[in-house]
Amino acid sequence: MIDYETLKARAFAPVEQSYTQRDTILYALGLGLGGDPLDAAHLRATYERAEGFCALPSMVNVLAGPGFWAMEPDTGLTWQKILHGEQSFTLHAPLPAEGTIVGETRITEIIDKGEGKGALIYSERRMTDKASGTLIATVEGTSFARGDGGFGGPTGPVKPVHTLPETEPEAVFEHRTLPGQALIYRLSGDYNPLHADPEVATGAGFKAPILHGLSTLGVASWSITAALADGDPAALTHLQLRFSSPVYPGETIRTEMWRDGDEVSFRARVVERDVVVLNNGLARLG
Ligand SMILES: C/C=C/C(=O)SCCNC(=O)CCNC(=O)[C@H](O)C(C)(C)COP(=O)(O)OP(=O)(O)OC[C@H]1O[C@@H](n2cnc3c(N)ncnc32)[C@H](O)[C@@H]1OP(=O)(O)O
Repeated sequence: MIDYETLKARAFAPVEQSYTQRDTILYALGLGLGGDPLDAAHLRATYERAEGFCALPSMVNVLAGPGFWAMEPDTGLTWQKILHGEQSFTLHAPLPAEGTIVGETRITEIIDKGEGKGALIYSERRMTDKASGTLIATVEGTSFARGDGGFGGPTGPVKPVHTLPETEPEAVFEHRTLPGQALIYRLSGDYNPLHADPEVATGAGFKAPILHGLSTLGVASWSITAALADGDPAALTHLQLRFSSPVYPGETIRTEMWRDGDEVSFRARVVERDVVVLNNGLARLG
C-alpha cells in the first residue's frame, strides 16, 4: 500500500554517470538502429566515425536516473504491475556524445485513480553536465502503478495530454524493431525483468516480455528526425507522449506525423497488429 507522504518525499541521491561513445552507440543499438547498416541515418547513431555522429537526444531518458527504484522493498508498490504511462523530455543544450551527467530526481505528485484502477506517480529529473555545470535536460515520467490504486491520495489534477489533429497524417515512417531489442536496450540501464523474463511477463498479464516503453519512444524520436529533419537526430529538442499499448520486440513501429512549423504532433502504431502504442505525441524541432 502506498503511504502518500512517505512516497512523495522519497529522497533520491544525485546520480553521477560517466558515459562513453560506446554507451552512446549501445543506446542507439537498443532502438534497433544498425538494422540497416548501409543507411547513413542508422550509421550516424551507431558508428563513431560516421559523418554527423552524435548522441541521440532521447538518450537523456536513460542517463543519471535512479534505475527501476520501484523494486526496492520499502516503496509500498506492486512493482510487477507498474507500466510506463507517460514521458517527456526537453533538451536545454545538446547532449554530448560522451561525458559525465549528474541527475537529480524527485517525485512531483502521486495521483489516486481508485481501487482496482491504479496510481499515477509523476517524477522529474534535472540533468546537468558535470564539467560545465550546464543544464542539459529535464525529463519527466509517469508510472502507471496498476496494483496500487485506492490509497486515499489526491485524485487530480492529472497532466494535460496533447490532442492530435483528426486529419490523415502528413508523414509516416516505419522502423522494424529487432526480436532481441529489449535484451539490448536493458543494457542502457533499465533492468526490469518484465522486459527479459518470460515468467515475470506472463505473471504481469503479457504473452511474452514487452519492449521498454522508452525504447519505443526512442524509435519514434529518431523516426521523426529521419522523416522531417533531414536525418539530423540532434534537431529534436522536446518530446512528450503517452504510452497507450505495449510493443513486443520484433514488431514494426509506424510513426504518424503532422507538422506545424517547429512542432510535430505524432502517434505510433504497431503495423502487424494495427494497434496505437504511442499517443498524444508532441515533438519540437530546432
Ligand atoms: C515499469 C514498466 C516499464 C515499461 O516500459 S512498460 C512498457 C511501456 N508502457 C506500456 O506499454 C503501457 C501502455 N499503456 C497501457 O497499457 C494502458 O494505457 C494503461 C494500462 C496504462 C491504462 O489503460 P487503461 O486502464 O485501460 O486506461 P483507460 O481505461 O483508457 O483510462 C483510465 C484512466 O487512466 C488514464 N490513462 C490511460 N492511459 C494512461 C497513460 N498511459 N498514462 C497516464 N494516464 C493514463 C485515462 O486518462 C483515464 O483517466 P480518467 O479515469 O481520469 O478518465
